Amino acid sequence: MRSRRGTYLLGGLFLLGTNSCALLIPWLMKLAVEGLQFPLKAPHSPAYYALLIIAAALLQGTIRIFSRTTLLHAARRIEFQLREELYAKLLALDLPYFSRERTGDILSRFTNDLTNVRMLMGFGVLNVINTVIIYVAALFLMVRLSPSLTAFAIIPFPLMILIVKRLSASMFRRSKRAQEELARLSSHVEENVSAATVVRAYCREDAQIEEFREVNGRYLESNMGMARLRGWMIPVMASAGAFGTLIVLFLGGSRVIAGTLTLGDFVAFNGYLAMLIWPTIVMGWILNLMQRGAASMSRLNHVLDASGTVTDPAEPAPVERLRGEIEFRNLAFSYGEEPFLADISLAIRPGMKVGIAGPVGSGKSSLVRLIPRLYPVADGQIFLDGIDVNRIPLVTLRNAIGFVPQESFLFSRSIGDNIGYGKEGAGAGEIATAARLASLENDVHRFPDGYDTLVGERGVTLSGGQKQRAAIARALLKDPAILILDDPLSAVDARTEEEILGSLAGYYGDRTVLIVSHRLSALRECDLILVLEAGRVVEQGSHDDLLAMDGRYAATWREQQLRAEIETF
Ligand SMILES: Nc1ncnc2c1ncn2[C@@H]1O[C@H](COP(=O)(O)OP(=O)(O)OP(=O)(O)O)[C@@H](O)[C@H]1O
Repeated sequence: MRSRRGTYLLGGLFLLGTNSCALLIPWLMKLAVEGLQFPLKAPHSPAYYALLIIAAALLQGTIRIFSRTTLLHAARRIEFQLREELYAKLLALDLPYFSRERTGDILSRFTNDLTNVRMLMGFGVLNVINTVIIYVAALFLMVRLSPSLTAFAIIPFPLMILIVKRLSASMFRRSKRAQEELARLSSHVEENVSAATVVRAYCREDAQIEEFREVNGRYLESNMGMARLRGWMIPVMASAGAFGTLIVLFLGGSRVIAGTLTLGDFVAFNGYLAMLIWPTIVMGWILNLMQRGAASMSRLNHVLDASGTVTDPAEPAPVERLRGEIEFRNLAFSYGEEPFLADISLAIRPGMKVGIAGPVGSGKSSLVRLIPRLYPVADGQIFLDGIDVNRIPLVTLRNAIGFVPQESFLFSRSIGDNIGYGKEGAGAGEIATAARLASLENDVHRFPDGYDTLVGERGVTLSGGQKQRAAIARALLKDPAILILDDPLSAVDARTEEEILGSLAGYYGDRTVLIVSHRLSALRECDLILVLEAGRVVEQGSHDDLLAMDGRYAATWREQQLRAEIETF
């Protein structure tokens, strides 16, 4: 905003110019009236003044156009810049931030709050400068014409300012509430679009409509409250303004009749008084605009000032390429107050294949998400190639890891672009190889435009398994030292999962691979399998070791084998 100081200064100068012309008009009218009243004493004819008035009016209009475009364009540019900063900030924030905030709320900052800030920086600033110039200059000229009449004319003004102050404090509270309601409304709509399947599958349409009506009603109520206040404000202010005019007409008229005030001065005085009334009437609206803008700016600052807990190291370790050695030292982690992962100590050599098993909610995803620091890790608990992860620059760390999350996400782009997302500037050949390795190639050939087929709203809808394989291909393309597959094939059957993982085995080479899976058959070939329960490693070893241990792993293995046999039968 500071960089726009020059533009605002220019806008202010234009406003000074246009208002000077506007203020000149009543004075010229005074001279014209005096010319009509005393033609012999007048230096110029009334026609001369009429021409000057027309010229001043034209000049006033022209400069006003420049003042508005200068200031309103500056506000647009500030909005543009803020939007960019906000977007960059969102990309810099970490996952704990997004699990706290509602998506709709974040989106409403990009739309509603940015608009309010633009209004503040455009119309708000324009009107404030305008009001100050008009007030100072018109009052000065009124005092010059008649100090005592000025004192009477401004009697209603303190009352008007008091009303504005009172109403605008209440307006501020309501406008903040309205903005929060709007954010809630956006969240509601957003969730219902994302959860379209769930809503229909559970026949919750009516209940959702009912819930929406409630949120919408609260939004309406807060806006109605504001409209009521605004509705009061203008008539009350206009009446108070009219009262001032009435006083001037009565007292000024009497003085003209008594000959203590010239008709020209009286005309000019009324002209200046009229100029004061409109800025005073709209003062409430401007104050509201400013308060809404300020409330929105504070909501934007809430995002802009948010600092992620996962940040780049202040003193990064000199590391160029990671080999894939991972060590957990007494790793502990919690999402809130309660510790969740605890006492995890393990050394994974580069090139090892590690399987992670355990019941639902045992902490498998939480554990693997800590390696690329998707969630904050305490110092001295995770080491890659002997270096504390917190000392490795985030780009180096994350570039070395191919992470396939449990829920695969595809962008609304072509399938090729979705896979190519794993590596900037990836060629068609590399994309096809990655798709082949992830057993997706045959599916892509069946799509109407092959790799150019659009995914999502305007293109094909991929099956859960296809999405998962596209996400695997994306990670493979990265050629990472560490590959983390967080239950990546839950959407395909056990045999297909085994086949796909089998074909992936050829790609693993000397990469370190961590696979999370509920199906133990998918982990059988791993060098080491960890069994988690309630955030702790309760068993570990190779498949054979764990069977020999005859513990939880062995029991689950027998159960899954039995189920598979029954299903085959
Ligand atoms: N972002 C989060 N914020 C707070 N708690 C979370 C978050 N993510 C997971 N949890 C909690 O942590 C626990 C472990 O979740 P996690 O996803 O690691 O389990 P999991 O073993 O991978 O489960 P699943 O087999 O179902 O994928 C769960 O109780 C879950 O509610």
